[in-house]
Amino acid sequence: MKKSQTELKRLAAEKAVEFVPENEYIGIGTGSTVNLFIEALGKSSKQIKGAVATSRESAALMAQYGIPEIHPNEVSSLAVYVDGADEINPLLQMIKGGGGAHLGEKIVARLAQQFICIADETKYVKRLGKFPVAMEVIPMARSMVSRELVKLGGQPELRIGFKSLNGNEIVDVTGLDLSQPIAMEDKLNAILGMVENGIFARDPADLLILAKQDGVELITAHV
Ligand SMILES: O=C(CO)[C@H](O)[C@H](O)COP(=O)(O)O
Repeated sequence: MKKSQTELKRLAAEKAVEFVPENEYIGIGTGSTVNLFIEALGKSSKQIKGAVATSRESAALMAQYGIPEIHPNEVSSLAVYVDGADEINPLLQMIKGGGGAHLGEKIVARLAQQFICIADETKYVKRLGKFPVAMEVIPMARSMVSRELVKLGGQPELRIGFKSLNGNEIVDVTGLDLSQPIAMEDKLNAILGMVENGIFARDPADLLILAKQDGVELITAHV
């Protein structure tokens, strides 16, 4: 029988627990796939020293499962960072930020020695760009940044009623040409008033745990 997307997410999340080393600090991302990872880690016998959470939702779920939370400023390095993605390509470059937490996710991912992305097969794409790219912007610069995004070929849309953890606004952008993801990531971040965009191309994942109808595949970056 065909597995649902949630069942596939759960398979990827459960597999990721095997890659968590004992007695280390780790980083934990945000989203429905990550929620299943927190549940699987909490129910497993694996003992970790603690985890940095990238959102209040992840922190609350970690607390529910007795996973100790630590602040990113308390550690200089994390053994692994486990997170989902909205899209991921064969180079393991990603679009993230569906949950509006991509700034914290980039920071915590940078602290980690290994970035493990967990995803169901619908997220694996040849070319990034269908999913809107989330931009965290300084509120007073939102219109100015949006005009710059239009000049780059994008169609910006404000995420109404949403504030990031840092009190900023999120603008979701479709229509950008992501054929050169690193160049676009840099170009977007050079816009005055932009805090961080949701393209993860400079620092791609190291390992993708991809749950497919015919099983779980482990993918490392290949050109
Ligand atoms: O980048 C993210 C949050 O900012 C998530 O990893 C991404 O949106 C995927 O979410 P889900 O696991 O719910 O499909």
